[in-house]
Amino acid sequence: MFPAKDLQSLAVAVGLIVTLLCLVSVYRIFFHPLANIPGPFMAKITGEWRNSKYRKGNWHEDVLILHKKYGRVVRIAPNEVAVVDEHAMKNLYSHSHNADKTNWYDIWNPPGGETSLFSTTDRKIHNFLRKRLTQAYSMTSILTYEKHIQGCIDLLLFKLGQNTPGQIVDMSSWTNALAFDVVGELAYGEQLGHLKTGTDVGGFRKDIFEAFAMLATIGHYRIIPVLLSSKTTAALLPPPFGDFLKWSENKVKDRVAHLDEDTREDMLSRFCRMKNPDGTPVGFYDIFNEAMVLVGAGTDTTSAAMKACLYYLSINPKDYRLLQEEIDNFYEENKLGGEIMYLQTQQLPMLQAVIKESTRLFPSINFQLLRYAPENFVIRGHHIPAGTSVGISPIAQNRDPEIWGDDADEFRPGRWLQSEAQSKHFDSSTMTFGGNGPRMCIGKNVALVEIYLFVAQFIRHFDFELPDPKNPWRVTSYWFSMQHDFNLKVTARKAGKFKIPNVTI
Ligand code: HEM
Repeated sequence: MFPAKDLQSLAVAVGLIVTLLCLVSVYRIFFHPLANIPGPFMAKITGEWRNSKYRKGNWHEDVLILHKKYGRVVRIAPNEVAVVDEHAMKNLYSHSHNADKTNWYDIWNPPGGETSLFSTTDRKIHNFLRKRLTQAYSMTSILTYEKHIQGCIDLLLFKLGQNTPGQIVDMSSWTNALAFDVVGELAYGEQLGHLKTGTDVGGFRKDIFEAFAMLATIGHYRIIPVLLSSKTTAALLPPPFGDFLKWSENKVKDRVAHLDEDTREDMLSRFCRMKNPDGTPVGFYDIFNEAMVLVGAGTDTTSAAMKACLYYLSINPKDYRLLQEEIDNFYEENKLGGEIMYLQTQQLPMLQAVIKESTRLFPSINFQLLRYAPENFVIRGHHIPAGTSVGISPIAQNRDPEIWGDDADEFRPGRWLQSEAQSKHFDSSTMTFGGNGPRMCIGKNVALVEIYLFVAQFIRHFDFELPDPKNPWRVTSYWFSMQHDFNLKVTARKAGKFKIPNVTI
């Protein structure tokens, strides 16, 4: 039993806390600078409303419902606003305006107080890191690695070609395997065996997916990035990527150790040539962190885009037929002996339209891309005080009827083929790769080469359909939107002119 005096003190403490919470709530609901912005009632009081939605993994749908219900400017946490607006997009994400990333990105810092291109919120550090990576990620460089990407696609086509006609294949697993083996080629100098074995080697894909889901949903709890920023406290927490970090570290160490005798050109070989601000060669962990960015940012995103293309084609047979005809004609008119190459895919308007339209409707990243509101930031008559967290979700912006028309929710690749001016405007309005500013996706070229080659060659060599159109896939969004259990009935097209690459494994 507690003495009465202690009970009395406890009651007073609880009373004070409750009063304080009530006062804070009243302030947030009625007197906060964002008080007039519409949004769910609980979101005005606590960030838990948003956090619990994120944890459910359905944000790709929730954010669309939210904007339909509350409009283009919605308060989704006491100090956070979700927006759909072209002017806001330019003000937050373009070269001319470029607002700073918020401290939500701290959760993505490598453990131990370091930072990275993706996670840094410091403009100067970001400028420096981005500049020194520009060459490695330029299209000219990526095209020198195209043969490594092609090698992975050859293996995938070969594997699928061995199936019996009409076999049901889980394309979530195969596109994911492709994306991992491509990253293996670019970051570690070899494929990682996911295609060869048809398995998730070492369980790394699962570990990485789970780590991303966890980090993306805890980023708003400030204590976690603070704990991770110290080497001592970070060591007390379970390693977020399982055995993958150690495995990756050893792989990169091995490659770096043999660099003198290694003439292979890929992304890692370029990372090894990076310099510090004083011109000295970078240390091991700078190289290692860049390899990790490739794995983290460049796998699930790219495979989600490939799946989106196949999905929208399978439910739009007319567009599918038109695209297949376009690809067949190109192979035949140009008498291609081998596979179509990236620069050749750029001559195929329907292919471009299908890829742009699919990734518009299903962008791979759909959480809010958070920035601090700049000075004098007014959206649709709402003044958002400088420093407020503001974000656009790519899927919401990509379906804005003001930009895309009343059929914004529909798959209509033809919208990209109306005129060059219209298509240019669409290109600058899409949020799939994070806008067109300094924080836009640096890996876009890697992703495009992989997606264009894969989609063109898969359609050339296979016919496919959804075995169960009512249940095409299961989507979860934890920063990345991922389609699971994406089954397709796949049949190799008749041998002869559709000759699948022969691969020795
Ligand atoms: C279809 C594939 C991809 C999509 C849809 C995509 C999307 C995005 C988006 C929306 C952002 C902005 C994030 C933000 O503002 O918070 C971003 C940034 C980034 N992406 Fe991608 N990405 C893809 C593939 C890749 C690949 C293949 C790589 C690496 C090889 C990559 C590396 C990065 C990096 C490093 C950043 C941060 C850039 C910076 O802050 O300067 N991404 N990506």
